[in-house]
Amino acid sequence: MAVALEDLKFTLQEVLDTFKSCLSEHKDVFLEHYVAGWRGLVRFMNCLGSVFSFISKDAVNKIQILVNHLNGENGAHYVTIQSMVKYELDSQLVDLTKRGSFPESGCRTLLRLHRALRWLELFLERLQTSTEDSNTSVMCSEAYNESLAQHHAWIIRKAAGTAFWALPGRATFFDVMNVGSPEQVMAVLGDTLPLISEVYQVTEDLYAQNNILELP
Ligand SMILES: CCCCCCCC/C=C\CCCCCCCC(=O)N[C@@H](COP(=O)(O)O)[C@H](O)/C=C/CCCCCCCCCCCCC
Repeated sequence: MAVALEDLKFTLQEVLDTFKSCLSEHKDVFLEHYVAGWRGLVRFMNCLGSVFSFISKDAVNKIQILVNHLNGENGAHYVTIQSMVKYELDSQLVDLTKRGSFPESGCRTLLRLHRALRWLELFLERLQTSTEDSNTSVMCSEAYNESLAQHHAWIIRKAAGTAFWALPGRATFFDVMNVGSPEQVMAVLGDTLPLISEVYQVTEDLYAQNNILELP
């Protein structure tokens, strides 16, 4: 029986390994590994319950758009985020000021995930400095309000805010990460965070240089 990747058990270690493979020595970001990192994260979210499925669906949808580009006839241009940006901008395949002919451009699709990566970075930072009494819902909302929320309409912010209250407590959260004791979780978080931060920063700089941080 075929098993969908999203249904396999999550381990934080796997996400760490994927983000490790994301950057080339010249700091190019491999789209295949970037997307694999997101697939792993979605698997984590799927373990948290159906209340998150509207978030998961949107992420899966965006991942699929990028996979389609990678596997499409112009896939060679989508090997790295840098080559994707150059190709799509040079070929005028991106809606720059208002939504139009290219609602599924790689650049705009990846930008949405990139903004979510900032949320993840802020959330993991909080998790890393958290104590047994810390509240995952509060950490998640704070990270969201400092990042993604600024790009979301009121109705999405409301729905996300409601879902955050269904997050399990810190102990269960650590169990789902599937790396062992809380000390081991902290150690893996310590290894994962700098990688995620670097991938985020390289992408942010690339988008800033090309003036595409606000794609519609
Ligand atoms: C390492 C383990 C610990 C943390 C694991 C976290 C796992 C998180 C996995 C996935 C995160 C979801 C990524 C969501 C991408 C959202 C992209 C987006 O902004 N989409 C909106 C804009 O798209 P367009 O309309 O312009 O195409 C779209 O409107 C959004 C719809 C859905 C709601 C998005 C809410 C985002 C909340 C992010 C926090 C997730 C909390 C998960 C709890 C662990």
